[in-house]
Amino acid sequence: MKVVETCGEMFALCRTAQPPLGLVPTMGALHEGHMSLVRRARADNLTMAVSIFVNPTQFGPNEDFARYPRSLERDLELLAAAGTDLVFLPGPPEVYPDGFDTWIEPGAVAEGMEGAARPGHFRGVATVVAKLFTITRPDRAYFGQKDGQQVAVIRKMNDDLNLGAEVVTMPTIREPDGLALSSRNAYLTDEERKAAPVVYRALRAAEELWRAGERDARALQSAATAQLESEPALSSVDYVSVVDAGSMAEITGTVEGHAAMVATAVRLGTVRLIDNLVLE
Ligand SMILES: Nc1ncnc2c1ncn2[C@@H]1O[C@H](COP(=O)(O)OP(=O)(O)OP(=O)(O)O)[C@@H](O)[C@H]1O
Ligand SMILES: CC(C)(CO)[C@@H](O)C(=O)[O-]
Ligand code: BAL
Repeated sequence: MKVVETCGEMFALCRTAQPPLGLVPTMGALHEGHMSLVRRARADNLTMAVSIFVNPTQFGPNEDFARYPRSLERDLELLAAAGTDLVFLPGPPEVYPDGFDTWIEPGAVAEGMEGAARPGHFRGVATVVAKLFTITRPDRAYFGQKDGQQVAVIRKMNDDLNLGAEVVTMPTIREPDGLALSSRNAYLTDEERKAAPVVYRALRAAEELWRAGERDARALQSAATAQLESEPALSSVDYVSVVDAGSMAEITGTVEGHAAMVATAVRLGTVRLIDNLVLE
């Protein structure tokens, strides 16, 4: 396994690597969610690259960039054991040198939900992913459904800008009680961890109603919201939305004719958790 810190060396290595090349972009603090992407990328491709970069431009000024979990040594052990060929580990000045001033601005797909709650977030995500695609030229790139709107933003950018990667979406890996694995779960206190599965229960409530034949988006949204409101430990609910799973456009009438996604973001103390389920 080769660990590479510069864009130039990574570009050169990827250009001469055996295709197909699979890329797994991450921010590190690896868990089983990430590793499911890594294993799939290993199985699908002759060369497999993982990037670890906590991207400052996708964090707002009052967000958790400084305290974002970092566990580099363990991450590298896990990646070596999984048969990773290349790890791209740039520092912020390598990705954003002095004078960097070109940005990818996603459109409507990035407007609601996470885009509304975290202004500028998807501009930062799209810009860094475009850079990673340009440096590594992947045949396939792997992302988790847990960040459902992120995958939609990246798919649209990949299509609109002819970046040429196959974007592969992998299912959300969960704890036995339903909590989606996330690096940010490490912030939860014991009390908050006990309350956290309410997020999945809420999404399941909407899904069960949908399975029972309900097609009114508002009714599905209300079912999820009622579950969330029944948990006193939740500090606030940022949103519960029912959207088209491709365009991320809010559905206000019937979900009939859409692959719909029900998505939520909540705050538990200082921790912000997101999750979603696709109704299909
Ligand atoms: N539970 C999960 N199941 C499947 N994929 C996941 C899961 N958690 C994260 N991923 C995917 O791993 C990739 C890297 O994500 P990232 O490094 O931000 O991890 P994270 O655990 O989502 O962290 P965060 O706390 O920022 O949400 C993304 O494509 C993300 O969707
Ligand atoms: C895709 C990504 C690596 C871009 O920084 C990040 O948003 C993530 O880890 O989901
Ligand atoms: N997993 C998405 C990255 C972020 O929350 O910034």
